[in-house]
Amino acid sequence: MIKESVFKSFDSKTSLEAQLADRIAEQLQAAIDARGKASLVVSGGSTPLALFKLLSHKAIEWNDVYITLADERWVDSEHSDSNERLVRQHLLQNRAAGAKFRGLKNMFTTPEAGVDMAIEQLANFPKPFDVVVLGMGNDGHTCSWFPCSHEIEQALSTQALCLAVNPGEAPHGRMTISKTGILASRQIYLHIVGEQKLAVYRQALENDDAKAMPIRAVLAQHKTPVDVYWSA
Ligand SMILES: O=C(O)[C@H](O)[C@@H](O)[C@H](O)[C@H](O)COP(=O)(O)O
Repeated sequence: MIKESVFKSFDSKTSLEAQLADRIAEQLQAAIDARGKASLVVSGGSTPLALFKLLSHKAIEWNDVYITLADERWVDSEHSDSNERLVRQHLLQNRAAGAKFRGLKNMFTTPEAGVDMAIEQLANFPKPFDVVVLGMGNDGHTCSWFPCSHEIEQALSTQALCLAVNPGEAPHGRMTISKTGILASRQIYLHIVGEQKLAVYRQALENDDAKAMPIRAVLAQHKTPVDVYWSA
């Protein structure tokens, strides 16, 4: 049994989003005050969109905030499956329009060919990352660490910041930050909504077999603080 992370439960999605947005904004501004700049890693998918909007209105020094993605699908940034598109439409707006965004997709035709450039693009990011916001799929994946993929061992063991993944059961080749990269952060939030995700989270706490449920690689470690934000 994995020792449970800080678990915060909310009655509604909107109260979760309001509190998480406040907390992230405070941590980013505190990082800027302490070190002159801050870094934020966000996930794609559907869960964080309202959180992105709330964050975009926060009165912090966004010009000093560097933003990237935990993972990206290897599609153009205009594509409906692009996580970069979501970030541009929902987060890099309003006060956050001045943030420095570097995505994981680049001009190479495959994620394998684009890995070195993706890593280079993040070279000037403040590290450890100040804040990382992760999602979780119903198969227990986070980032693009898919239990079904050939690259799962590599995702969980490489010392490189990024790697290419071909999930098989999920659409598109991907670029993802590795476990090493994600754990090199000051604070991780796992943002999950709904009873099904709660059941998956509870199942993930049962043991530390991260290849079966990769979210365990985040939950079963003590190096980096993880706060779980859940609402019905
Ligand atoms: O690009 C992605 O798919 C992700 O970053 C992924 O790890 C996501 O966070 C989960 O699949 C949850 O997705 P939902 O929020 O859509 O449930």
